[in-house]
Amino acid sequence: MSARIIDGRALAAEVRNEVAKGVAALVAGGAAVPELAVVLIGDDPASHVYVSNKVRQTEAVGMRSRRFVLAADTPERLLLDLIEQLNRDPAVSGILVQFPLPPQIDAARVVTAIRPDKDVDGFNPLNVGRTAAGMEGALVPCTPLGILRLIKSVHDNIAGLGALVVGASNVVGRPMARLLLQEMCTVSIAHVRTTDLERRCREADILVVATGVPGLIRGHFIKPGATVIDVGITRIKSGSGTQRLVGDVAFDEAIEVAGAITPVPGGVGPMTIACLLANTLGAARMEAARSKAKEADVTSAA
Ligand SMILES: Nc1nc(=O)c2c([nH]1)NC[C@@H]1CN(c3ccc(C(=O)N[C@@H](CCC(=O)O)C(=O)O)cc3)C=[N+]21
Repeated sequence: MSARIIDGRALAAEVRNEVAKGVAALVAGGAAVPELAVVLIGDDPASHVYVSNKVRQTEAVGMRSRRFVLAADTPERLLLDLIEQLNRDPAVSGILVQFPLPPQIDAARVVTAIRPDKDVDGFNPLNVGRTAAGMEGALVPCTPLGILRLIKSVHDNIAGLGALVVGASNVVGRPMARLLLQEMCTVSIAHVRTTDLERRCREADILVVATGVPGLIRGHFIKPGATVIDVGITRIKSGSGTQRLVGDVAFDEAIEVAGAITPVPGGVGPMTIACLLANTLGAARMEAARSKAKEADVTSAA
């Protein structure tokens, strides 16, 4: 048996089409063109590639983008001042500060500084709390949001399924577990201190792996027919100086056991960016609704 390969590129293109239509409708209704501000600190080449991709795709769906590139030794105060300026700028719908951050900058302080209704990464504690409580109107982290859509492309209904999330980061693992719980899966989280990872994996109908450890999950870890989502993306230099991307799942083994599996590249990564665009549109829609309500208030008062 060979697993169905979940095509993240095709699904991401679908999401981008929906976003492009949504942007056009919003603007036709009189709202400003949504704008994403991306802030990049330092000169990590992979980060520059990601940010360029985000900017290009933002513009391809009809939104504006603004890119800020700051030196690696930028003091935290300067970044917080820039965030405050973007928070107050009515033209800016969404703010993304690219990770990883240099050591002099405290990530918790940064995500807390971003206005919750412009927090398109969904990392601000208010959005984390809203997502955890299953509240409406939360901005949800892009990678878990994209993964849920990838999972739903192969399952009509995931309620009652057993899900294991391997990795407990604030960026992927934890918000992923919260979303799957919201979908009524029976959710477990494994992490670096988990014992008997292999047995726990084998019990999962849905296995989401986000550890950054290449090839951690072997074929015999997987429950036959399970849906496997590989979030890992590690660059490996091969002999000739070329680079290869590898995931956290031993793909060639897993494909013989799983029911469906995401490839690396071409799985989770493209969906992450597509969902960032969707979140930016969502933030712009909420802002448009708020300013309409305000206008109506003023009109009724007059
Ligand atoms: N504030 C913040 N938000 C993020 O969402 C965020 C971040 N910081 N820092 C870095 C990580 C990583 N990330 C990826 C996005 C797209 C691909 C992607 O499109 N990958 C392609 C391959 C691209 C390539 O060739 O390198 C694929 O998997 O097919 C990968 C990784 C977003 N991140």
